Amino acid sequence: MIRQWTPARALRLAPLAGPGPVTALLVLNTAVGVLPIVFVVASSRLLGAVPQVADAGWNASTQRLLVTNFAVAVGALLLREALTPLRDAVGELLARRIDGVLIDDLMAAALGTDDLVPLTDPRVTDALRTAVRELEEGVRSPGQAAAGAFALLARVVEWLGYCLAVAVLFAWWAGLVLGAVVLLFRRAQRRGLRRYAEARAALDGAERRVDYLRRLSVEPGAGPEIRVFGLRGWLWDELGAAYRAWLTPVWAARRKAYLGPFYLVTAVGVVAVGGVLAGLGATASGALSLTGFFLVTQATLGAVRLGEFYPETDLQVTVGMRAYDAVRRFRTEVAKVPDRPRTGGATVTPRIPDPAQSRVPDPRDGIHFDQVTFRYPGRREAVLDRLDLTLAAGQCTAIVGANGAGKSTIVKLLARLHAPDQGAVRLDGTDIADYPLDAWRRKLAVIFQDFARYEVSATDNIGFGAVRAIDDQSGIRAAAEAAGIAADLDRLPGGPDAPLARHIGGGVQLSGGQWQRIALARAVFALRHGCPILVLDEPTASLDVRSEARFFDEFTDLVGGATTVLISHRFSTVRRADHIVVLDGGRVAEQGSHAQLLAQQGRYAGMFRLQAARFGQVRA
Ligand SMILES: Nc1ncnc2c1ncn2[C@@H]1O[C@H](COP(=O)(O)OP(=O)(O)OP(=O)(O)O)[C@@H](O)[C@H]1O
Repeated sequence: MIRQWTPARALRLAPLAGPGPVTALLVLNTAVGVLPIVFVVASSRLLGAVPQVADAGWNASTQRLLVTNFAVAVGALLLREALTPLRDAVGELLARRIDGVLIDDLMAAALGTDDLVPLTDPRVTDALRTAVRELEEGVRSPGQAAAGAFALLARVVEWLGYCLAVAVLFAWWAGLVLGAVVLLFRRAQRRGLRRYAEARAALDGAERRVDYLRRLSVEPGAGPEIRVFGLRGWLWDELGAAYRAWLTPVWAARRKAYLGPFYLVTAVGVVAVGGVLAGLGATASGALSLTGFFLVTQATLGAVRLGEFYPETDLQVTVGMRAYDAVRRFRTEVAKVPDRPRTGGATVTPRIPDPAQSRVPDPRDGIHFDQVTFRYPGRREAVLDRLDLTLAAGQCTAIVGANGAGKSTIVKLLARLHAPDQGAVRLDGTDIADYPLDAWRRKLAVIFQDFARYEVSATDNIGFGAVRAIDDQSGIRAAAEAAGIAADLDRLPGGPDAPLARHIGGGVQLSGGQWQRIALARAVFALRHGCPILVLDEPTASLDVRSEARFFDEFTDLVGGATTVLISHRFSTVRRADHIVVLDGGRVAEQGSHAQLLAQQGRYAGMFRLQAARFGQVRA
């Protein structure tokens, strides 16, 4: 729903820009509103003086009269021309400051949650997407709405000045009629604009589809497939259909919103203004001086011109606040997501560490998922259902299971991006939720399945594993060597300091496997800066067979006794783990060493044989 007219709401954002631009806009807009009135008065006096010059002739006094009024009229005109762009520039400064604060606000809200729960709620993600879209691609921004609201001041001052001049110099009723006609014009303009904006907002889905197809056509992600699968024709047709589905109703709404009211109001306006001018014409000479006549005529025409659409204000205050409302909706939705229980599982009493002493001990016995149940927001079925799982200290535990079994969810619970609905994850008996979050996370080195590819140098990409030690260049180099990526980085045109993004000047593009080794190096760097727990979610999925073999040959040296969780669909990777857990139905279905699990002839043995058979090795 588009609010009818929001200058007052938009003005409430003005303090975000600071007092400087606000004061400047008040002064400039008042001047821009007053100067046309000064012009009308001076030019009317100039015209009114003509008979005087004709009577008295060209002498010093008539010359002064004419020249002074001419200078004032021209000066007012020129000054207005000069001040209007200055007003617009200050308005833009105000808008940028306000929008900057709102973008910071949105980022703070998006990054402000310690866990991922709100960002998995569909209402929250929808609100976030709308807020980002409105701020980045919205027709007008909240800052522009505020600047537009200030610009309205100039129009109001001008309107009041004209109506007052007509009321005082000619007839009070004429001033009132003129004021009312302008308000009527403006009301019709605003209603039309609001209806049009509402019609556009209702077609948001259609517009998004056009945006999506446009992006699909020009961004590199789908480029190869579009060409190889011959999707260009399909894309053109879809884009055409999407444009029609969006623009046909938009155009219809525009015609309907503007044309009817426009003709009606114009008719009323013409009659009313005609009445004023006719009254003026009928005034007995002498009742109004010639100067007064010119002044009233000019003021009437000037006022009528103010009934138009204001390009510096109208669209801004009608739709500009949508982005503001979207940011607010996002914050409200985030706040609505209920807090999750921090601890559960009555079997072990948590030892609450001294919060002042934010040290998290290294695992002695291990990490235990103690009867952990977890479901994602909006999902009825539990991904993990009273899961009992132990990750022994200093050992490598591999977790296997079908797609969607919940392996990556275990990683998120371990990283405290989510918290269990029931049960607890415990480190040597203490609920990990009892530790300060930052202190706990400093103990983890994680490679997520969809690890981040930062568009910065390879050196920084690796250093982000322990950002507090990012200046440790030799440590970063050692981690790159351990992950087998150092030589590749040396061969890059800009070396390890080249930005890893082709669209940046001097940037380079890495292959999928090279990126994976960067992520590995990041985790190794974290390990070497004191993380005793290593989590690897599909760490070798993009590595070639040789690199994978090398990775595991050097694994013990690489991880150096860390408590390791390894998630993989590759049994060549999994079989090397100290302990293997098969996850099914949200619980541990089988566990043991590779040899033990094969001997059990259960699910693991079945899955292993199936995969081994494809590579021609039927025996373990
Ligand atoms: N953010 C989310 N919101 C809602 N459901 C989710 C979310 N993330 C995962 N799920 C669901 O939770 C289940 C477990 O997902 P998870 O990613 O943990 O599986 P996985 O075992 O790692 O799968 P894969 O082997 O395919 O990587 C899946 O059914 C998935 O659809």
